[in-house]
Amino acid sequence: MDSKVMSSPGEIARVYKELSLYPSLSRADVGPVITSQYGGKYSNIYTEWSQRDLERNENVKFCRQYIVFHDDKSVVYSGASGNCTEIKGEVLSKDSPSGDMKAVVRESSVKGEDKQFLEVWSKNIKMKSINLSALKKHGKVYDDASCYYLTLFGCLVWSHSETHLLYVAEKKRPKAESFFQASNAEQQANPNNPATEGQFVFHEDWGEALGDKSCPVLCILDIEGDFVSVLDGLPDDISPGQAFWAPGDTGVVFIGWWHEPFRLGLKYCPNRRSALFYMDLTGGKCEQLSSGKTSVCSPRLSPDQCRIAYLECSVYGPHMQCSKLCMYDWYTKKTSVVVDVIKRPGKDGFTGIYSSQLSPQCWSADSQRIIFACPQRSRKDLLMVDINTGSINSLTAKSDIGSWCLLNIERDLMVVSCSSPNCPPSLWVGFLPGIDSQENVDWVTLEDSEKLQDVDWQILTFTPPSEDDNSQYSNLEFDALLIKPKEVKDEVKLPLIVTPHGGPHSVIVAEWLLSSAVLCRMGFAVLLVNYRGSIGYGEDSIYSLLGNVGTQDVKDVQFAVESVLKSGSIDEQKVAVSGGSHGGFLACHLIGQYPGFYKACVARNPVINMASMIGSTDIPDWCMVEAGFVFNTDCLPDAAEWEKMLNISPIKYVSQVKTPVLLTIGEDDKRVPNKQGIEYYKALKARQIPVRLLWYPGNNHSLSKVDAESDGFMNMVLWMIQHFSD
Ligand SMILES: CSCC[C@H](NC=O)C(=O)N[C@@H](Cc1ccccc1)C(=O)O
Repeated sequence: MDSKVMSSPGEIARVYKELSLYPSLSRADVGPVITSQYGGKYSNIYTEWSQRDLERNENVKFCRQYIVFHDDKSVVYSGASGNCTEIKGEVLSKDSPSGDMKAVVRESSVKGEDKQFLEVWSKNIKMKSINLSALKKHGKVYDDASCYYLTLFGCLVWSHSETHLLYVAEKKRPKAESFFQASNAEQQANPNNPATEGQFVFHEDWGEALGDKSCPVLCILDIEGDFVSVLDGLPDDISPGQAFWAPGDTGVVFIGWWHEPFRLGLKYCPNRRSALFYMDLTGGKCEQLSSGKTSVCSPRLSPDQCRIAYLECSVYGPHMQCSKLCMYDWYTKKTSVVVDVIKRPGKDGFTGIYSSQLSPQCWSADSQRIIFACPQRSRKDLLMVDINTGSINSLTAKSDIGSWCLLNIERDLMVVSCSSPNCPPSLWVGFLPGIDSQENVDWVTLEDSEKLQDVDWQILTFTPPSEDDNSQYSNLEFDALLIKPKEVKDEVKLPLIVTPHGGPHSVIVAEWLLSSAVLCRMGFAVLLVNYRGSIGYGEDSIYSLLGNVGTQDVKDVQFAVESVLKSGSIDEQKVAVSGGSHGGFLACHLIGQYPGFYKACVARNPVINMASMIGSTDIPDWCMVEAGFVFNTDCLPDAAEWEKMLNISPIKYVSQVKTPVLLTIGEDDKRVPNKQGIEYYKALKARQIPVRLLWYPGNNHSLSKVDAESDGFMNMVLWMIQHFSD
């Protein structure tokens, strides 16, 4: 019997609106310990959340504070203190270590012009408001530190002495002005003034979503002296970011990315050549602390200020790889590897480190352990590493929650956000057990969320058939997440939406996913496939896909779909496929390689032709590496390499396509330039295959602006419903 899916646009929009109300957590800070007048100890916890506001067409950011009474080992009492407050105009903010002051970088319009201010608050007084724009020491302050897992360069850090603030901004550049403008003529009359470069100089940027970031500089505000200085003395060929104060405030430690011979896209590419540096502010010397042959990120100073933990992976190769957890000893200057790359998971089940950022604080109070959240197959767990033995313990493996994120840890009090496909994000706290303790964490809820009783999920594991085994990387398994409406009568068959993730080296973990939850409420089953090549399964799985994109990943997805169809609960005549980027590449491959199997296809910014894309994407190395070649900045692909890139691309199969295709394209996509979608649109049109293209101005690769995302979703489901009844 056919199942009835919701098909009225008004009803679908109502469900989307209802479920989009659930906010997600982007930040949590634990304040100092305060002793109350009755002797009880407590800490305030500051949290930031974000929520889609469909009426205002923006993602709104708000904060809420909580109070946690504790005895340093367990939570005694906790609760919210006050209601939520929307945050407007704040680019960055940070409390001082003592909790006595707060620094804010704020954007505000003065006489119709956008200006940036650096504010220092103490108690209820704004002590300083420095107009950074008027100082003209640097360009805009980098805003990418407002959410730790999105941080690439940005930071706002108090010195240990609370007298200085460190941040990253764009380097000051000569005003883009005509040679013939009056102000220039005056300036040039004075030979001491820098001449204009004209208006049309090209400035390289760091690629997708980082178009306004080119030359970052480290800046320091001397709070007492009201003085901003831009650090010089750094090597010319590196761009600094992720900075913090060295022990004793003797200087600053930062990550430097090499930007010669040219910048490659950085977002989702934690494999760019970079190193840990120390700029000594007493002697003015800049020292390189890591080899410079690898890629490093997320340096975190231990509470005893003796060690810096950081993540490291190889340069070039697949963008997302299994990382090493490394440690630099500040006093012996020795580097050690705490956790190495895992090629194949062993008996303990640990699959390796696949986090591209550590949380702002990640150390236990005794400076002996490091805690981080990490995909482990199709779940995200909290893991604890003993730095002396390298042994790893999962703090959450036994839980039935799909995904745990460590927002922060301070004095062993962990603040985490958890969610599952049927459970929106909730906020929890818990104390890390002592180093020799066998106890489990006693988690306490600060902000609960209601489980969707009508949505069910499970993780399915697949072994590829022997003919599809990879001879070089044999016996690899993969998973898929199946999300379904809960109570379905035995005779009812559900329509299915198959969604392979992008990357390809990424993973879909069992967390809250708005679109899957809405689809499920509408009556669809959703299959999210973590094909071989996904992260979270050991490094061998990642490498098994290089040179095999378009075949191994396509076959894995199809194998998972056909296995699910065998269960008998799915309507074989109502299977659709959707995906973005590399997921769009797979969606278009599937409709080309299995003609007529999928009744509808929706692809967001899909990779269509790797050969035509290599010259225009911000990450040309992706095309070479995924096609199985080595990337070099100074060499062009040869004819054979170009041929392979073409042969493994979806455009190669376009003449076999029978499925109607909806393309959703971001005008400003630097990763998969919009011409890729247009190339496919024209090829389908020429073959009279139903195709529709939605064009989103002002949107980049992710199509994540509130109106683009919601419009894309509505059009996707309506396209599928329309073609299920063809
Ligand atoms: C030349 S585009 C390559 C595909 C793209 N990879 C990197 O950006 C992609 O699939 N993007 C994903 C996002 C993603 C990428 C890497 C790791 C995790 C997610 C997408 O847009 O969905």
